Amino acid sequence: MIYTVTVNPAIDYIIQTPKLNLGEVNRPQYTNFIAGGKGINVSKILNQLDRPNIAWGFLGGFTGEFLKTTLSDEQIHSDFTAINANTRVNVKLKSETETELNAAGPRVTAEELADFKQKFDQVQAGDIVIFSGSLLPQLTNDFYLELIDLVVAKQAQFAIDTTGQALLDTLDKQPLVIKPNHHELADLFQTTLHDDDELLTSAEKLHELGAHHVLISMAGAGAYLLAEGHVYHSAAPKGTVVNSVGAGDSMLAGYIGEFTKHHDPELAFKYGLACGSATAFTENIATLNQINQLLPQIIIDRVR
Ligand SMILES: Nc1ncnc2c1ncn2[C@@H]1O[C@H](COP(=O)(O)OP(=O)(O)O)[C@@H](O)[C@H]1O
Ligand SMILES: O=P(O)(O)OC[C@H]1O[C@](O)(COP(=O)(O)O)[C@@H](O)[C@@H]1O
Repeated sequence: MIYTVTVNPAIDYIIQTPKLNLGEVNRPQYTNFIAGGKGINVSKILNQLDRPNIAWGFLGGFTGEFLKTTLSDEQIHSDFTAINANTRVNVKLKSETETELNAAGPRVTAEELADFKQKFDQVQAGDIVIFSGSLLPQLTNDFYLELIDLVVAKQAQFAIDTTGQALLDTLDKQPLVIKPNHHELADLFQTTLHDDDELLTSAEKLHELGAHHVLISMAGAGAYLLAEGHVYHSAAPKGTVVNSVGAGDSMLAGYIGEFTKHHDPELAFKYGLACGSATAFTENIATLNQINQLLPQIIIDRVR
């Protein structure tokens, strides 16, 4: 089984307006509420790829109710821990530029935390747990480490999509896959990456620190993959970007969903790119049809 963990899910409130006038009344032409949060987006793509999965995390209040109903309508199999406080709302403002306001998230009680940790009793050898996104404000990076220890103790594997020290701290526990984007990669080593050689040197460091497969996404510039002693590169497929929220989550889901089927990193990489770009080219998260349409465009180059 694949479990996705979204500790801090969100309603993504999408607002589109051709021009944003700060300090004035604006009347956006288009708004929409979407069930968001990184692990939830991963679950949506896994569903499209017909990979059985269960979404875990915390949901509460009227916003949590919206997410629960939406996920059930979208046939996402979930088992969230109920909390008293409201799940957050993240604002995604699409104007001349894209601005995201990701809220801190709710407080959870000690009892709710204990309930959540209990879910990990279900994890079995061979399962994969994908941890995605920010933690709740009251939690430290140790929270992910504690959960990872529960997974590893069961001889299951994990992947993690988070940033900064929270990500670095997990590497010696040997994640199956990590997927920083090129900006996050530079931030991890507090440096500026001037060219692809420097980018690959930093990606290699993440592998040396313990990550088995390192995916580096570069938005419209495509991606690199370091896996099983090889380095692969691909340009991103061509298309019109409609909404890039969830592109990274889709890429990770595509990669893991496929890799766990046949253990071929090159083919999984192809799916990762197709899923990421198909999501960037659509309003919400991509469908199987949209993903399949992009696959023939993707040419993987084995760099080393
Ligand atoms: N502008 C774009 N054009 C084509 N594909 C894109 C674009 N933006 C994102 N993607 C696809 O989604 C993947 C992940 O996007 P990226 O923005 O790097 O991740 P994140 O959302 O984690 O920052 C890319 O590798 C690419 O396949
Ligand atoms: O947990 P974080 O880092 O605040 O991110 C949450 C946000 O990430 C998203 O999952 C989108 O992620 P990506 O665009 O990086 O793929 C949104 O749905 C959500 O609002």
